[in-house]
Amino acid sequence: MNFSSEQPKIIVVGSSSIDLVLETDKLPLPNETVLAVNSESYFGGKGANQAVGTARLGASVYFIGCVGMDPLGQQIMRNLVGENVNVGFVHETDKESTGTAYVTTSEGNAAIVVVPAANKYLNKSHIDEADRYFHTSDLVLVQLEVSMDVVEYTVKKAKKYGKKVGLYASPAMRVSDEILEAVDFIVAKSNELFIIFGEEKREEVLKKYFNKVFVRDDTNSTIYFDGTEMKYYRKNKDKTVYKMGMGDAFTSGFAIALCHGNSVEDCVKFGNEVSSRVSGGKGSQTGLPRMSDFFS
Ligand SMILES: OC[C@H]1O[C@H](O)[C@H](O)[C@@H]1O
Repeated sequence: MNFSSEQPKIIVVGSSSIDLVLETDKLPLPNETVLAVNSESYFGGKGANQAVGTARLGASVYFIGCVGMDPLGQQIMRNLVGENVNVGFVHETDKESTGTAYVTTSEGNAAIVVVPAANKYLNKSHIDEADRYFHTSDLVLVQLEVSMDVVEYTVKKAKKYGKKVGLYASPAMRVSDEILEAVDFIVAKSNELFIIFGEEKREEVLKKYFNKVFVRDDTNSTIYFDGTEMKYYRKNKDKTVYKMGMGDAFTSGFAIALCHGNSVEDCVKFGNEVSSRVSGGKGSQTGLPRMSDFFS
């Protein structure tokens, strides 16, 4: 694996939120009431997680997102600034409060309900405001917690300027064939392929999008087709506290390795490494590693 001294320039377009994490002895079944044994809040949102993930790995990062005009929005801004993420394109709306996510976690498994709130107000003109940074960026990351219109607009702008684009297709929803074709890599969960691609058979999806679709499961395994054969890589999680934010961490690691010109195989291995670390910390951002954690 090669990581040069050059600093990758990354734009992340997406959500930010405060995650309220409820620890329970078991995940509640439908119509069941359970007691929480602990409750804590953390910084989250797939966009913000990837902004922090790539910044900790040495990238110069612009995050484009939207928060509410409220104390939670201010906390998110301060956190991003503290993580060396540029917040010049994080907008505030008075129409909704800051996004939140309600997470129930038990034995490492997490069930998440996201309230997009202010994240819904991210719009195309916000993306246009950052136009000149699209020119100079190396790579753009998107996920699916802001409107599909904004995601599509972002992808098209990035491709117009010849930039690499990574899509973490979560929360799963149908993505147009045009966008699936346009992006350079797609991270998806194994049980959600039909929703995203309209095709259930994993082999079919992987073969159609070889070296491009990376399917993950919660054992921190990644599978893809390299044009000749199926490739499977697994990195045992260093220590599992919460299985939260692993897809974001994988995407961050993959993106950084790609910016440094590594092979697809090495990008996957590094993504798995980064993902294995995040599950060792509470919440989606605490355990995100720095480059010095790998090479000191
Ligand atoms: O991917 C993990 C994230 O999903 C939800 O968006 C939560 O905010 C959490 O931080």
